[in-house]
Amino acid sequence: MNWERFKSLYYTNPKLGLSLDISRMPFPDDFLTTMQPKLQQAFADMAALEGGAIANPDENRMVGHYWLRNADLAPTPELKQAITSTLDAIKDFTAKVHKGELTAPGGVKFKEVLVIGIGGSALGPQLVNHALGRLKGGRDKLRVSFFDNTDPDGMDYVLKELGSRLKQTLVIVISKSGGTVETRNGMLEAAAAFKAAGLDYPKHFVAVTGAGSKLEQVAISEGWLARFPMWDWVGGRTSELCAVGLLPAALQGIKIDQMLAGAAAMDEVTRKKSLRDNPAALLALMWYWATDGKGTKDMVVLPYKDRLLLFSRYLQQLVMESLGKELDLQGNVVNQGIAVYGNKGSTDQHAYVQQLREGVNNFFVTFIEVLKDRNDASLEVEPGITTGDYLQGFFLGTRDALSEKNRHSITITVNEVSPRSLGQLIGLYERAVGLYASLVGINAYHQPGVEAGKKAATGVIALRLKIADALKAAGGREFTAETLAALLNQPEKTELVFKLLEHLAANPAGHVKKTVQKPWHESTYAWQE
Ligand SMILES: O=P(O)(O)OC[C@H]1O[C@](O)(CO)[C@@H](O)[C@@H]1O
Repeated sequence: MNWERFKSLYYTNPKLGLSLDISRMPFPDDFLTTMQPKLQQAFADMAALEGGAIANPDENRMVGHYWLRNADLAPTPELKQAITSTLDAIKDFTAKVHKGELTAPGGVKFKEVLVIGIGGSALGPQLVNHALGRLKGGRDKLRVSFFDNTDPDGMDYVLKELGSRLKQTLVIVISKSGGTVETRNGMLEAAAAFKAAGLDYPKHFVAVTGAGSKLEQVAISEGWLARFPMWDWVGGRTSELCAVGLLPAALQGIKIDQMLAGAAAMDEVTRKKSLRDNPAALLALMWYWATDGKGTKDMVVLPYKDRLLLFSRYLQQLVMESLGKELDLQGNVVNQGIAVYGNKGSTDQHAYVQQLREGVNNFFVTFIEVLKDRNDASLEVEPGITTGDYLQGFFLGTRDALSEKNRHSITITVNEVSPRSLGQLIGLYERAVGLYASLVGINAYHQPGVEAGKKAATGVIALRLKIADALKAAGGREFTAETLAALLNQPEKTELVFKLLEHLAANPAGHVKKTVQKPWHESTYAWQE
């Protein structure tokens, strides 16, 4: 590649220990200049947001995740106090758990944490747990596992892993709204498991939720061990650096002050109004150029580091829930967004990189390079060559192989994976998403699209109950999906009735017996006790 272009476009910040290479994005010479007016407007929007403007107009909310790592920026003394006192409470709670001053009943020391949450209430904690656990090779103070779905078998798997250590388990139920059904279900399943083991579950349970939420009410009425706040001015997908992410991380033994310091340092840099000094602005402009400001190309995130495996999944929510919007701020239909996927290199080279090099050219890659290989000395797998040399070799080789075929890429280089550098990466992408949203004129801080699926699911559950009632009342009479839908007066929902019957028949709790017939849609279903 072109060294002169690289020299002129390479952003490097030794203080942060982070560099950004956009030289493999072949934008025209005048692109950065022509984007200046839009970019300056994005900076102005961002300054207003950080100053406490209602940056999420649809929900009439401020957007304050940047205050979490510099409480002095909070627009009122009350908000500043809320941030600092919560941080103190997290540290105090954690210290007591670590010292064994706060224990499970019977003085049993907590050794395990089970986090129950979904979306923004799980992805950040999962990323941090995976990236920063056992960082120095030792054991974590507490081991963290997750319920992040309403999949019964998934929960059984985690509970089996915990086994008899349930009595040493602290459960953190995280839900900003406090009404998310998957999380409620996880909480009920966990509580049932504790009860079945003869354990007094409220003495193990902690809530992280918004004031007045259903979850908070349950936690209060059942006398849970502790509660930590979640505020309406922090979005789920930007909540890693409030109690949502900090509490599990601190309990695990991760240095949360360093995560906060990393994010704060990145915030300072990404507030700079001069483009060449602002890696988030450079990133946002590259997304704009690569995708025509319309999401025409996908963002493939490829960290060459096992510890960063979950970063692409974390970014998937941050980017897609923020940018994937039907309407712009003026109410025009724009169907914006950028699709994000990826796992890690060089593993993915043996999976989908074939298509990246030779197939449809509908993506740009963001490589994440980590300079430090490991803590200890490395084995030579060939004379003078380590496994880490190979990891870098595959990264550089793949990058070149893609460039040769006009497949564009950005590279972010960090010195190491650490609480500080992860805080920086989170801060970098939060800012880039916010700036990009301004460039394309959308609200990055709401998620109206997820409601439709939730409402439809409620309808499905209601129909499931009606089906069970009707079959039971029919006392063993057999129905096809069609005849049952007709009986329920909902012939337009026959497909849904079929899907529900199939699930009921597959599970003992469904009390439905299926008799297979030919053709398949003449199969019958009847109630069975
Ligand atoms: O923290 P809560 O309120 O349970 O929400 C979990 C997730 O669900 C969503 O609202 C989407 O349904 C996300 O935005 C959020 O991170």
